[in-house]
Amino acid sequence: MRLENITRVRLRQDGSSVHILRDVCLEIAAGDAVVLIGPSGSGKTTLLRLVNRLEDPTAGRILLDGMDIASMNPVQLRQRVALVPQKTTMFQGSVLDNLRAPFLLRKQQPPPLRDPLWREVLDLAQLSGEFLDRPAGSLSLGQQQRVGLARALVGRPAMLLLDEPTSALDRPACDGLARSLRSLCRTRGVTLLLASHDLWFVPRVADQAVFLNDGKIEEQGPAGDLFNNPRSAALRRFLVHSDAGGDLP
Ligand SMILES: Nc1ncnc2c1ncn2[C@@H]1O[C@H](COP(=O)(O)OP(=O)(O)OP(=O)(O)O)[C@@H](O)[C@H]1O
Repeated sequence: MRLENITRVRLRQDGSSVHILRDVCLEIAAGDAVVLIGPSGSGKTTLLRLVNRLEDPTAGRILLDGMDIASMNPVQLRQRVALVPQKTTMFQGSVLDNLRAPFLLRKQQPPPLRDPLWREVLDLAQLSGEFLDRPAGSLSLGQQQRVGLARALVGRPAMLLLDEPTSALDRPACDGLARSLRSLCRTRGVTLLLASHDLWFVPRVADQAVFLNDGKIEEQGPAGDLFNNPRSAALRRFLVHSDAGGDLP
């Protein structure tokens, strides 16, 4: 995927405009895991939403396998490039109903329960089979986040967008998620683009890190390099205030 000179301007209520993203250029190789880090409001979620066409850039273009996503059917795009938002909305019904929903939305028959797809997505999302019959609305936030991940995986997307995937998870669950995501990239060639504040999690899952500051890419490179040798004062400040402490590997 290639982002070419992406700018996103939004109108404020008073009619003035604000630049959310400015001239962002980014290349993500297939099967790579890239994480967006940066202060609150720096544009990470907006960038994920643009890649999924939940909104469109004001200028610039996003290419997927050489094709401008602006010319693609959004529903088909979202099947290939699935977004798991920070706050996952559960549909009414059981966890299984939620996992079947993407098929029903596409007017397809969900595979039978014996199909290996179900075990595969439950394992990747660190959920046991016992969850399938539970009412989705009764789950904890962390469990809902994992169901949201499993639901995104049932369409076997080529690219996964994750917004703050560890925000409701404890450390062992983060560790399990990091292992699942690495396996998705390495064994299945899925491309990952994540936004995360969790500086313990980021180096465990990402090959490359991109530091966004005020809508601009300020630094990018191997995640370990950015954390251990930040070049800009802004990244140094961000790392100190993010309280990564001695947690970095
Ligand atoms: N619907 C909207 N209308 C106007 N401005 C918005 C809207 N949504 C977000 N913004 C603004 O866009 C900027 C970028 O927001 P975004 O959510 O992309 O940042 P972020 O880096 O993901 O932040 P966080 O880490 O807090 O989630 C912020 O200044 C935010 O206030």
